[in-house]
Amino acid sequence: MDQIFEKFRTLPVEEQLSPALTRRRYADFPVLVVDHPRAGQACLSLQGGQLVSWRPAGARPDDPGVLWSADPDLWRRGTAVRGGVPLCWPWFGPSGPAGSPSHGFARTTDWELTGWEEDADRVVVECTLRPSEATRALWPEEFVLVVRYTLTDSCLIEIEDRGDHTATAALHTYVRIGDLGRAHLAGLGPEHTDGITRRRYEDEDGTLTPVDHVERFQTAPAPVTTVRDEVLGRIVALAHHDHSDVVVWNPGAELARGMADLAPQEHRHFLCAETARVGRPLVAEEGRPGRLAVELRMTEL
Ligand SMILES: O=P(O)(O)OC[C@H]1O[C@H](O)[C@H](O)[C@@H](O)[C@@H]1O
Repeated sequence: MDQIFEKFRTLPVEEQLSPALTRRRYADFPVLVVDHPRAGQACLSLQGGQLVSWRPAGARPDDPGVLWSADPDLWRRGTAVRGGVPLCWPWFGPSGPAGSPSHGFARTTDWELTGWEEDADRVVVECTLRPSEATRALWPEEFVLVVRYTLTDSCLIEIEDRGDHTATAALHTYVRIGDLGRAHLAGLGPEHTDGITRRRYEDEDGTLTPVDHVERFQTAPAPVTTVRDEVLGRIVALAHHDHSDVVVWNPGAELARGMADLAPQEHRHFLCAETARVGRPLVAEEGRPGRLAVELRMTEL
């Protein structure tokens, strides 16, 4: 049972877009709800154009869904939604202009629903972000940023960045885990820069079992990162495309206490494995968009 889907499925339907796809509203957040026999159950927030929950159709009845998300009662309009797969763009972290939001403005801006389709096996949802006065005040570029979600037995998330600019970006996946310390990452590759100490490490085996605050920039990751979860009895695989780095993050107990959108001990239930373009920024040119994608897949142990 996915907590977000269970909350959103009972909201009044504002628009039935296709048999499996509806538009609804949670407080002041416009949201989309997917409920499809083969593609599973998913929820999206149009603020941020982001997936906030996904549970494949074949999941065990007690499976809580692949993604962790903060309780929607703690979401605040205009503040990034912590959970699911936030789309960090056009900069990663605090590298934007002074006073600008962390991880860019894509997370805090409303996206337009620009396409959807479904058949017996899949649901596709496409959202688009275009410049506005607010984005131009932060970043002068003209751009079209498109995100496409393809839900089948896997969940493919692709962004296409059109225009003439460079940008750093991340698909900041919050993988739900049973308990911090009992979820094991693999496929991280042989080297990383520690985001806390800035130290470089090399010749590693690409595995990690975070137990507290972790922030790592894996700079030569394998194509697939796996999260093996002993408590939930499953492996979540993230197949990255067009990435240069994978960022691993959990705030740990102390930082988590200062976060308004984290209930006590909630940090123990996610690990972020972020498909990123930090070391090698996205380049968008006329006729050649920048691309970044991740495909999520869950298998039982
Ligand atoms: O709190 P947020 O702005 O969503 O950022 C959450 C985290 O994202 C990434 O993992 C960064 O590497 C961290 O430095 C940051 O704390």
